[in-house]
Amino acid sequence: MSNPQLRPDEQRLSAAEKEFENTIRPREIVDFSGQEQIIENLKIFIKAAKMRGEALDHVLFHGPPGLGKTTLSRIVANELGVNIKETSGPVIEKPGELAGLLTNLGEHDVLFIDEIHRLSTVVEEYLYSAMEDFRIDIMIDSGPNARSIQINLQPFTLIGATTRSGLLTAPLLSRFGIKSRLEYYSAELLQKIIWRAAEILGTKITSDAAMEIARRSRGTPRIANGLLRRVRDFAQVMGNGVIDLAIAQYSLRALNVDEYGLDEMDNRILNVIIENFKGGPVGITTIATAVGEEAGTLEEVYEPFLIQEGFIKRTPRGREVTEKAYVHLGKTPHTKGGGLLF
Ligand SMILES: Nc1ncnc2c1ncn2[C@@H]1O[C@H](COP(=O)(O)OP(=O)(O)OP(=O)(O)O)[C@@H](O)[C@H]1O
Ligand SMILES: [Mg+2]
Repeated sequence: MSNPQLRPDEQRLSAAEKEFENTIRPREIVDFSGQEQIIENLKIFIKAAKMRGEALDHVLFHGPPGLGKTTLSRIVANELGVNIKETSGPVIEKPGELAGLLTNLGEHDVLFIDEIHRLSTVVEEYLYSAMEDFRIDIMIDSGPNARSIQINLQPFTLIGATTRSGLLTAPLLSRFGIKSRLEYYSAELLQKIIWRAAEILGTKITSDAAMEIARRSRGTPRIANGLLRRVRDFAQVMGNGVIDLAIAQYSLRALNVDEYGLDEMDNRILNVIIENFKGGPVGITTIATAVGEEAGTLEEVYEPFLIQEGFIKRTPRGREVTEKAYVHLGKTPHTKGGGLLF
């Protein structure tokens, strides 16, 4: 049965895949590749907080799935030398549960709330005073005896992670002193990440093979590591265990991995714009309805990569596919007038 507390894309990660992710997840800042500006800033903020003997300011990590938000949160706690308690927005159902988590935090500890955009309104409002004043009000008793008592908390750091920062309320957003948006990784960085993961797995991989996997990983370390895992199976069964370019290319073709690493939804979005809307321009909500996804998710999770890679352009009248999208899908471009170009 599916677990409603997990996001749809998390539900698709099997226990084995999660175990695998944890095995290769960098634990130290030196093993974390990319996101240089974010890392550089964090190092300074962490050092400053330590020098002052204070808790680090609250941190928000936002950006598409699989780019390292959870990984980075654990690394921050590790660098601070404190404990991290992990939970997720939909799991905290009542203010009392949040109070339980908060009162159990030690001085300067980290509370990590994944999917923080999915906190209920009451729980979120409860979080405000905890974040701002390290204080919460707890209701005890009920009926005529009901009264609230104030509890002081140890100074702590809240680290929130979300793929949908657009859904966060202004009061919550304003309580994070540090807000970092994680970016897609270049193929060179992903090659390095694959290299490191292969080393941990004890698998030999050539640098051109690592680059081939990297190029097709949608700028995402989770996808890169997942593909490495599958390609390793092909190398083991069909070769001598070493992943070289030929094995990588063969496996990626067999796995039906897109040349640019686009996933099914990416390709559906491009297809819909081309087939239903003559290549655009078309509004994001119209595309969302056509592909059966929320407009906000398209905007925050899918579109950034398609724009970065030059498949889609934003125009004042909506989204338009580029020639690269037509070529990629093997389709003939429409002219502006609506007819076919050739
Ligand atoms: N910068 C990085 N360097 C090396 N490996 C990374 C990096 N970022 C992420 N990874 C790897 O990618 C996997 C996914 O990362 P992580 O779980 O932190 O993503 P996330 O942003 O929390 O995703 P989600 O939004 O789905 O929660 C991890 O197993 C980790 O090993
Ligand atoms: Mg995560």
